[in-house]
Amino acid sequence: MSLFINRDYLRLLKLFHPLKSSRLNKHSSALTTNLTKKKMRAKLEGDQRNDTLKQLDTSGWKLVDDRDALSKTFLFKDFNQAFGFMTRVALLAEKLDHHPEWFNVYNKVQVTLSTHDLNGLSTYDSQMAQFMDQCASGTKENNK
Ligand SMILES: C[C@H](O)[C@H](O)[C@H]1CNC2=NC(N)=NC(=O)C2=N1
Repeated sequence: MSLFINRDYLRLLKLFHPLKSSRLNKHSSALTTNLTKKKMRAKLEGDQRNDTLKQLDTSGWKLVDDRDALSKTFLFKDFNQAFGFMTRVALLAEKLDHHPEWFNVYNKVQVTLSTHDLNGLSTYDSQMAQFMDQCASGTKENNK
């Protein structure tokens, strides 16, 4: 038991020792990247907002009734296609630290996009919406 604790303790020391591990550096550089990214995220306002919403409306993104958010329902051939779509989107969501609200049943994915921190729509939501359209465009049911 005590051998186990010692080994664990050593492993932890190794993991977080600044000179022996690049993990802390990686962590801090991820934080810096996040901060930089946060700066590139801007609330959609004025002409930029109108133009963006007009463009997204043509591919089926609609403002929701009760809050400042966009939604769209994607239909796929089957669950495999739907989940593949969600997986690709999830990778971008993690990269941007910007996550969709979504609901999946079999071949259907209902998406709502909004920027919670800003209580409204931001450039990240339009970026995410465009990316989702691209991801879904190769599939039979969403081939706009
Ligand atoms: C702490 C974390 O960075 C924030 O909560 C992120 C996570 N993902 C997010 N996703 C969305 N859609 N909006 C946000 O404001 C948001 N903020």
